Parts: sequence; C-alpha cells; structure tokens
Amino acid sequence: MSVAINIENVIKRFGKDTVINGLSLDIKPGEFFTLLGPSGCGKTTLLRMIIGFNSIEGGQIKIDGKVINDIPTNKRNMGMVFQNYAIFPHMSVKDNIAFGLKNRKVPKEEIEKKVDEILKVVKIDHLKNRMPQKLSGGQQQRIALARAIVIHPEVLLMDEPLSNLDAKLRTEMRNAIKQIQQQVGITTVYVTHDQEEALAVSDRIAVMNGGVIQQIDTPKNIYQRPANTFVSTFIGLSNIINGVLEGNENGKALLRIGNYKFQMNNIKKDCHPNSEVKVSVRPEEFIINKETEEGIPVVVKSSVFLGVATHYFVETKEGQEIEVIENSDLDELIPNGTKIHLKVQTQKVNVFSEDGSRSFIDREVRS
Ligand SMILES: Nc1ncnc2c1ncn2[C@@H]1O[C@H](COP(=O)(O)OP(=O)(O)OP(=O)(O)O)[C@@H](O)[C@H]1O
Repeated sequence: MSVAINIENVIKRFGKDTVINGLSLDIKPGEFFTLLGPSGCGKTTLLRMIIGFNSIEGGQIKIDGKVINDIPTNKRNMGMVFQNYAIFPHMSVKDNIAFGLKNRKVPKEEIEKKVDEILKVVKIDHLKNRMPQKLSGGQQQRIALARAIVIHPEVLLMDEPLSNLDAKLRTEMRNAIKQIQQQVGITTVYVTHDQEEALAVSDRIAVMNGGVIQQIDTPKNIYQRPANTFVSTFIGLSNIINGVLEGNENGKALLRIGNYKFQMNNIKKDCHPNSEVKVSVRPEEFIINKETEEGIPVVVKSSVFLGVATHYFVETKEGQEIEVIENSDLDELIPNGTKIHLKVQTQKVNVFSEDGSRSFIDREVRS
C-alpha cells in the first residue's frame, strides 16, 4: 500500500536564517512528485526534513495522517538515492543491495530472493557479483536505486540522482527511474534543478523559488499554464512582452501589444479593462507574418538553423529581443535586417498581472 505525505506549514531555520517559512504541500499515494527550482531555493532542505536529516522548526510532516516530526530517520521506513550514489566501494553489487536487509535481520534465503528480484527490476542482474568501482555511473546509480527500494520503503526520496551522469545516460536513466517507480508504486519525492528532467519523470511538480512554492501542477499545466512569470521563464523559454488589456466582457478580452490587437476568450473576469499586463509567449507560439503588417513589428537580427526548426532572434522597436522558433520548411531563411510582423497563437499565450505575480488565464475555459 502506498502512503500519502502531507507537509503542513513547515518552517526550517539554520541559526538566524529562515530558509523555509510556512510551506505546505500534499503528495498523493504512489505519486512521482518533483521539487524543482533554481539552486538554493530549498529543495534539498525540504527533502532532508522529510527523511529526518534536518530538524523541523515549525509545522508538521505527516505520513498517512501520522505526524513524523520526532521520529528518527532509521524508524521512518524511507529509502534515499543521492547524487553521488553513496554505495560501498569494498562490497560487491549483491552485498551493497543486501546491506539494508541484513541490518533488518531478514533471513538469509529471503535476502537472496529479494536481491535477485530487485536486480532484475533495475536490470543489472548480470552484474550481481561485480565490484562497483568497475561499473559505469549509470550502473552504479542502478545499484543505489536497488538498495533504496529493496527494503520496501514507504517513501522513496531522490536528490539530483542523475546530475553526475552524461547527457545521454541521464535521459536513459530518467526513463528507467520512471518505469521502475511505476512498477514498484512507491510514493516518490524527487529533487532536481533540471526542468526537462522534471517534465519527463513527474506526475506532478512543485516549482520552488526562495523557499516558496510558486505552483504545484502536472508537467503539462506547468508548461502550458504557468502560474506566474517566474514559472513561465524558469520552465522552458518564454518571451515576456508588455501589453494592455483593453476590454474584458465576461472573459472575452481584447489585448494590445503596441498597435497589434488580438482577442482572447479565457481571461479571468476580474481582470479590469485598461490594465497593463505581461504577455508571455513561447518562441514556438509566434506566427511569422511576412505578407501583411498585422502583428508586432520586428527586425530579424540573426538566425540559427537547427534542422527540425529555425531560431530567429528579432528586435522590437523598443529594443526588446525576442526569440522565435519556426518549424523548418523549404523556404529560404529570412535574411538579417528583414522587417517582419509577429502574430501570436492566442489560445497558447499566457497573460499575467503587470508585476508578473499572477496569471489572468481562466483555466476553466477551454480555448
Ligand atoms: N546546513 C545548513 N546550514 C546553513 N544553511 C544551509 C544549510 N543547508 C542549506 N542551507 C541554506 O538553505 C538554502 C537552501 O539550500 P538547499 O540546499 O535546500 O537548496 P537547493 O534548492 O537544494 O539547492 P541546490 O540545487 O544547489 O542543492 C540555501 O540558502 C543554503 O545556503
């Protein structure tokens, strides 16, 4: 049975510094939940509070409704995988994995059986008797993962487990981790600063900044409907452009960027006409208009052809640089210095308050 984790108003202080000040989130049983944010935002600190390496200065952490604040780490029934693997170099693969079971005084035959089972799950059964130093980073991380899950923990915690691997192995291992987690069904909390990794593995993601949660949502919603300009620029690339909301009747709003006006039908009703707004447009959400003057007038400054798509770096009259990605076609590249107009895919763009702190998109309305 998988467990739920409830984090209620937790506070973490290091001396006089308050790093987390009243953070709450609920993780569902069996969920693959990721804490994502820039370096220093408090992800590891929160993870260490869950496992008990860090004390908790306020609030509560509950596992299936039971407060665990004062339960020591070794009684929490959690497994953890670290960035540096933390496997024992002097023990064989098999002995590394058996370590936790021996400590728990599991009978020898049962240990054999469990180790063999888990070696198959993480697909390193052929390496059973090898010493870890001779193995690749990916294989060592599979040992660490096997060691964490062989004890059947209620919760699996992973702190940047793929950071030490090269790019190709990272992609391979993140797919393996996702598959294994689904197979085993353990409630998992995963820490990363890599947004692509978070999108690839998670059921839900909490985006953090400065110890504060910015948004908790599915990868698709985080990417397509960010809660504020921090999330929209941290996850993927977004161009943030000044605009004005000219009118708003029941969510059907007229937006204006310079002289370019367009209609949206999913704007929150309480967003008042004549508000200054920030319009967030991802590079692939522009439509390049070479034929008419409709759109934001820009000049092409440079371009990069990357096979599947071409990236254009353009500049507005006000001097703002905008990145535009267009699927490559057979036409010639647009030469530098060309004046073009950019229209936007209105159903995909996001609109935020002028300070960027909240979204004006009404997610109840499907555009
Ligand atoms: N033991 C400690 N003593 C004092 N300050 C600490 C301690 N551990 C973490 N901090 C501070 O808490 C803040 C959050 O650190 P934390 O390691 O949780 O960030 P992070 O989001 O995991 O970053 P990274 O991705 O770089 O590991 C930082 O300002 C850090 O300096």
